[in-house]
Amino acid sequence: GTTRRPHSPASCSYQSAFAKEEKSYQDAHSPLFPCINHCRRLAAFFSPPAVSRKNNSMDYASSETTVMPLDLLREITNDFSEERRIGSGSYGKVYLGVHQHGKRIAVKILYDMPGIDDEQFQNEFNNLTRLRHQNIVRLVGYCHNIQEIQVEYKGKLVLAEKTHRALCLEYMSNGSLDKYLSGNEDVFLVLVGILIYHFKNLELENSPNLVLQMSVIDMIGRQAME
Ligand SMILES: Nc1ncnc2c1ncn2[C@@H]1O[C@H](COP(=O)(O)OP(=O)(O)OP(=O)(O)O)[C@@H](O)[C@H]1O
Repeated sequence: GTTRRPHSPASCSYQSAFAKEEKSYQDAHSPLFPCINHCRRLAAFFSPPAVSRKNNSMDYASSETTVMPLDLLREITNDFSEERRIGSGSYGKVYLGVHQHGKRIAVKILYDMPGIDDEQFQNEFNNLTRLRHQNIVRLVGYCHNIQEIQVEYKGKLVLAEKTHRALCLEYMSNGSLDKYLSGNEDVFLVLVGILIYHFKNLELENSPNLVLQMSVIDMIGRQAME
């Protein structure tokens, strides 16, 4: 949301908000986590481990996660135009971003939601950057931008802060896994088999498998209930 902050200097800092390295089991259960889970559920799971990322209909992404300024995201998504919107979820809208050199990414602009603060965003960011697997959509960048705007408050104009948060992910040209699963029990059973296979091969850098296990269990559970 917009927080009122009368006449104080801008406090925008891309790096400092993400300096902490603390990670915990609880990170995996914050309110933002479902929107991240979706990305892990994308169609990449259909490919066997031996298939290279380049052959898997996804644009190859850099292994580095970079800061992406809001202006750049506006530029590559045609100012977040409707034509570029590729989906939306409970936590934000997703846009196709096309860099000048042609590389495509998915830009997820998170909604302003009460209760989701910078710390939670940072936790999600930390979780995503720790994930390294050929069949998991990779975070390639993020944006955390605080803009100063003028708003009317009790009849006076005051300066306020508006926070923009975005996660930039590899663009998955096959879209969401959900569309392949809905109403198709055979595909679901095959998928469970593939997940079990992958489950044994998952590796997270410098962390236990807990985060990914939760997303896999979440997915299997949801489909089983439908
Ligand atoms: N990395 C991506 N590449 C391509 N399309 C994507 C990507 N991430 C999301 N999308 C598209 O955007 C849609 C919304 O994704 P998002 O992760 O925001 O929500 P969701 O997980 O589907 O729903 P919810 O957040 O409510 O659980 C997806 O259904 C998919 O079509």
